[in-house]
Amino acid sequence: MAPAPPSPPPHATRVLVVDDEPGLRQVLDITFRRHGYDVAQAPGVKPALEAIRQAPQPFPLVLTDLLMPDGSGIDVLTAAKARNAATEVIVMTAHSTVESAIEAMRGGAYDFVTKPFSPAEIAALGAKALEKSSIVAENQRLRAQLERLEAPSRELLGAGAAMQAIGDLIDKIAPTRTTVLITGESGTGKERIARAIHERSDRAKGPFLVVNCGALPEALMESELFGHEKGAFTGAGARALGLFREADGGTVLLDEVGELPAALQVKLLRVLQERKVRPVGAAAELPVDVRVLAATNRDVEAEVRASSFRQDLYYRLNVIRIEVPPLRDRPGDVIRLAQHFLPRFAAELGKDVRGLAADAQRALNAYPFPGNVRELENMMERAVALASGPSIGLGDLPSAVSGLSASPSPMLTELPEGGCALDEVLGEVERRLILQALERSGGVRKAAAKLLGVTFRSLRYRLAKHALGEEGGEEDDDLEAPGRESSLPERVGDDFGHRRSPGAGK
Ligand SMILES: Nc1ncnc2c1ncn2[C@@H]1O[C@H](COP(=O)(O)OP(=O)(O)OP(=O)(O)O)[C@@H](O)[C@H]1O
Repeated sequence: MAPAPPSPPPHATRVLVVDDEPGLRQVLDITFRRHGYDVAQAPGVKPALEAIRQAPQPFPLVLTDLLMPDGSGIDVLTAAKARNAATEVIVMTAHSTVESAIEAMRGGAYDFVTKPFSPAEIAALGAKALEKSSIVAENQRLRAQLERLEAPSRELLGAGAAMQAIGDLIDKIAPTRTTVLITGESGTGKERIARAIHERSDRAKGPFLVVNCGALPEALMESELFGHEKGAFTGAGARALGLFREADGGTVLLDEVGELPAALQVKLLRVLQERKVRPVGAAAELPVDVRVLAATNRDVEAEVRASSFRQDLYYRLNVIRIEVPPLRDRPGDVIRLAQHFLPRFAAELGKDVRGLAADAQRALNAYPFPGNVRELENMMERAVALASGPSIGLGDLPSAVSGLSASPSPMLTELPEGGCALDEVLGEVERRLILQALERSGGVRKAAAKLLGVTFRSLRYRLAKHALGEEGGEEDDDLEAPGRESSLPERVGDDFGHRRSPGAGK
């Protein structure tokens, strides 16, 4: 008995079998399905290229014949590797010619098998190739995560004029020690800008520490910022350095600085003026070398006028001011940022999502993004997770957004002065309700039809009418679903069909 290949990963791994001989495809199909893999078949080079291009996620393993009537298996190999370097390809050929083996291996094939081979042999080889594929895919994912952590702010700013101007300002002020006040709505990128200032400064090798000034009660906040001596207060065990001294030689970002309690505002002012801190319970002040950046999404001027924020501290912090516009006022940035997030999430989630469909772009551009870049970032992560094709479609976006795609007519509840186009208005109502039902049913169309009180057929018709999603879906399955008979021959590839052309040299 042949040794059993290692068990496949828990999710069904898809294997693409490319051969013009139906019998051989069938045997490979049965072999791999038996070991728990999902199999797609392609009867030639052209359908294989199509399958590789169209598959929602790259195939981790492709088994391809070398010489087929419509082309060479090398093209299949090249296309599979181009789509995703983690795809492993095993080339099958009838005549083991050294040249074809070398060409396939140079093209990055995992291995080369000579027909005839046994099902056990090919299954064991396939399992090894899949193991390698999953290691390469995991490396890709980790590398993407590492890049994200290592260069969080290099790919910082949008294309629009406002962000370009901020980029130029950062370049100018980064080398100085000036205090900077960064204002803007939540999620606009204030912390990211602060990090960019730090990274472009001569303190870049020093620490960059962030404290949320509203997160702790006053007593704890003081020790958090300035440190404490052992036993300075109940619960103060060992001595603590505090944020400012931990950041010595680097940069401190005081986030939500508008929430700093009044007593600490005075102490902060002293740090900025004297460059010294006094830990809680300490007799003496200690020098610190820290650049201070502050951020807030509050209207600090109004707080100064209302006396809840000290004017002298405000002047100290506001030496340079960066006002970050909300994303809705940076129209060019929405798509650019969305496209910037795509490859990152695609790599992290191990999916091959590369673009944004035109209607999805229209909807994103029409949405006001109250949560700014953070909301867009989260939306892209969700969309990549949901996407079933190579690009994000309207249905992959939340209904609050997808309902905005090129809204051809407004939602009316009262007849306007000049009348309205009733069919268009009703059509728009239908489209939005369908999108919401799909959203609520997690994209399951049968459930969405139930929510809308229509039949599945009727929903399909309406989806097609509004060009929402593709035909097929819930019932559709593989590229080619072969029969399930399971009697396997001893050897594969020698007695299935006959050569297409005599002397084809396989
Ligand atoms: N220009 C940008 N390029 C890439 N990512 C960005 C950009 N601006 C913001 N982000 C991302 O958006 C998210 C929110 O950004 P950030 O935390 O800097 O916002 P914030 O204004 O400080 O928010 P809050 O006021 O809530 O603290 C982060 O994940 C950040 O990486």
